[in-house]
Amino acid sequence: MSGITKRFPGVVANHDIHLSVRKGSVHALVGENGAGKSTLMKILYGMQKPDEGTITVDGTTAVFGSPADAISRGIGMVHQHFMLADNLTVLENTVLGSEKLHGIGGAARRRIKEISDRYGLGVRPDARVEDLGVADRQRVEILKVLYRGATTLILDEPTAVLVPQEVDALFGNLRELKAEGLSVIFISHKLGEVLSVADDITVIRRGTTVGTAIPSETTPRQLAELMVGSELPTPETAESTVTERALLQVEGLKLLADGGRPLLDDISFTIHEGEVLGIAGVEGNGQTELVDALIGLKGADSGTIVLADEEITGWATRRRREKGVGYIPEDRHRHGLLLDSPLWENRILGHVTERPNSSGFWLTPGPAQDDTRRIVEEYDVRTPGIDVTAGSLSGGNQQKLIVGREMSHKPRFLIAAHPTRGVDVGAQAQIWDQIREARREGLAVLLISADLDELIGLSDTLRVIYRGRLVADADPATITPEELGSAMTGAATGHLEQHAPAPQAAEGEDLDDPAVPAPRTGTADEPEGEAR
Ligand SMILES: Nc1ncnc2c1ncn2[C@@H]1O[C@H](COP(=O)(O)OP(=O)(O)OP(=O)(O)O)[C@@H](O)[C@H]1O
Repeated sequence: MSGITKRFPGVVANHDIHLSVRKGSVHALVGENGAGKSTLMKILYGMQKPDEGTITVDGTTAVFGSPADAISRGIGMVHQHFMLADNLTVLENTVLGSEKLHGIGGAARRRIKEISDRYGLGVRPDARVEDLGVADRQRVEILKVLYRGATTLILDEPTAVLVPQEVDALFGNLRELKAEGLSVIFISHKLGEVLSVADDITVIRRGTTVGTAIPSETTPRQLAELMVGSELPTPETAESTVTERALLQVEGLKLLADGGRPLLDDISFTIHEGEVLGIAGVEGNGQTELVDALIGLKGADSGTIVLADEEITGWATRRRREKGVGYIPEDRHRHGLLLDSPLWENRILGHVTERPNSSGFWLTPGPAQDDTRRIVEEYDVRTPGIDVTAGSLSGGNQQKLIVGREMSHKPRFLIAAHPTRGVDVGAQAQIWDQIREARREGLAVLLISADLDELIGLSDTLRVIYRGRLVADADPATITPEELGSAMTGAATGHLEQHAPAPQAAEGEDLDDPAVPAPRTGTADEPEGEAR
């Protein structure tokens, strides 16, 4: 890609970018939030047209009007949000839209097996996608792209949702692809990983390429400084601020699926003022349901939730929020923002009855707008103004806006689901500082995160959730990400205190019941019927 420029109203997302990817290499793309990485990849994948610049593939110029054009030149993309149909099998998902390649029967199945074996993906064609864990789904996405003949794969933050062991497996897959002469471009904010797997690194800062780095000669800190363009401050070490005063008490919380199977089973915990309680678990083990129950999006079937000295179990979400419950949702697009609305309206979202958004009865746009400007400034939300839509911000900047909004209301209890997902290292440190500072003033936090360094680094107390139950405690001071990763997949380690046996499948019990949150673990090539 040469001399790529792309302008949006008020923003130059890419300015004269150069990117050169070698055949048979893994090439990482790093940069701060809003630096222009996704835009560049969307251009390469034919989703957006550059205003200037050229793309050359294998020595010939390419002009992409759509992803189909890019695919025909061997370029495929695995998006961060998987795009699979849950109720279809791996085979059906793979052939969908590409039936012309190898049909939908035996030939397609053979091709899938062939690709899976060749690159060590371990994908079962007849597995249903809804039964697969996150890592397996990702392998299906990679397989889909390879099936369409991709020789260059673009992966957008592929490790954001994986535990360390799964990251290792993914990197193994990438090495296989590389050995077969394929090229991989991946975007990541995890600089340690970037340095361990990439052959080449291109750094983008404020829309333009500022340099390349040689992984073997670079430290994560140097890479971060190249991204930011200045020296990074040394992070402060935090001392414990946990008090004796219980702020949130959850007792025997149970949430049942439609069929009566427990999604949350006998969940009990206490979070004190000044305490961060981290919940570790592979996605899909009940975390979403726990958050929904605490914010009031789902009613509990039994159990109690007490905030300070008031029982809030039956309260509506709005009342909980007015009493000081902050909420950073897991899925910022579905539950955190109105993508088509301006930033300042998004600042009001979820806090319509509170100052400075309203006087109690009327909305007060002026003060809300002023406060949005303050949030943009304080949280370094990169935007041309507060009237642009939330959808036009880069992913990391959308996240900063949400965190800024929630923290602005000085919550007493903050539900933080993946608070720094998609956020660059600089902004991540800043968000952690904000949370720590509020914690010093007594904030209680429930932290859910797939980033184990974040969980271990920020939590005062760690619990492991597995199949809807809290099965073990871990000490953040001594546990390593690898040990925690093993605990999350159901294996016990020396640093854990198990206080409930991990639920097992009873004889004849149907573990494929979709009502049960399937633990997102295991490999796709496990024999059919084996308990996951
Ligand atoms: N469709 C759009 N309309 C308007 N502005 C856009 C659009 N897409 C991206 N931008 C702007 O272009 C810039 C680059 O955004 P991009 O998503 O490429 O950043 P990024 O490096 O991928 O960031 P992140 O790490 O946060 O995902 C940002 O300022 C963003 O607000």
